[in-house]
Amino acid sequence: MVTGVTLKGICKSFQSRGRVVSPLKDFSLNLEPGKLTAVLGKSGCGKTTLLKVISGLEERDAGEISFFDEAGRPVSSPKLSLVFQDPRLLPWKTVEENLSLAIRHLPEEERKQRIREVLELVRLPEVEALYPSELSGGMAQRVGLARGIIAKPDLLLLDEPFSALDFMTRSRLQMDFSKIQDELGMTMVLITHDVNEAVLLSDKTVFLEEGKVKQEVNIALPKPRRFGDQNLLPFQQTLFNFFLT
Ligand SMILES: Nc1ncnc2c1ncn2[C@@H]1O[C@H](COP(=O)(O)OP(=O)(O)OP(=O)(O)O)[C@@H](O)[C@H]1O
Repeated sequence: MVTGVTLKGICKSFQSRGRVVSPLKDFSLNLEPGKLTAVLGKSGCGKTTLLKVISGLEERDAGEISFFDEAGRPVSSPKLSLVFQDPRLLPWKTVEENLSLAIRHLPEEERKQRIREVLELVRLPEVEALYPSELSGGMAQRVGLARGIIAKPDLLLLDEPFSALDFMTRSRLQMDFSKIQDELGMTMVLITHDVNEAVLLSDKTVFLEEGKVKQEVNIALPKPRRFGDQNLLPFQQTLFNFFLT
């Protein structure tokens, strides 16, 4: 099921060393079903807190989160999946075993089939038997991505999934991700510091500032997109201007 999300009036504060930090202050945002929303903002503005609140890893202090399907009907408990900056694979398990954990409710044959499909999708065939220590950084991150999507979540939350990679590996993975987005057909939130990545991948990019969405930009370009495409430039310029002001 493709699930949209409405966030309304979300507040979240932390007590830290005698002072109160409030990364989300009356925060509202609509995540449309099947679309990728990129979230940009200065370091410490509350991007990761937002993902944690959506996923329930952090409890919100106030506000409402509701999920709905493509017809606008309420969805009670959507399947969520998180992908982090580092792939967080279990080092004592093979790639196949790491992926298997996310779909352990499925029968063995179906599990194997799904693992093959998802590794094909992230362009990493024939690595099932390898341990994480035998993978390059880019390969490990692809496996992390595969683990995020293998259970076919309704909502995929991506916290800077490409940022720890070197420029070449990151660009290749971003381009590959752009190509598989349609096949995934999920609602996604992508936290990033990278304006070019936001323009390449998102349907909408939002800027977080002072606990709220300060700007929303619809990236109205067909997908998949390619780095170097001239049509990306005006959007990149707009986003850079927000960053610099
Ligand atoms: N568990 C916590 N306890 C206390 N303060 C916290 C906690 N989690 C986050 N914060 C504070 O909340 C603010 C927002 O943090 P958050 O990690 O959401 O920012 P971010 O925008 O994701 O930052 P970055 O871009 O650097 O990753 C920061 O000031 C941070 O110190």
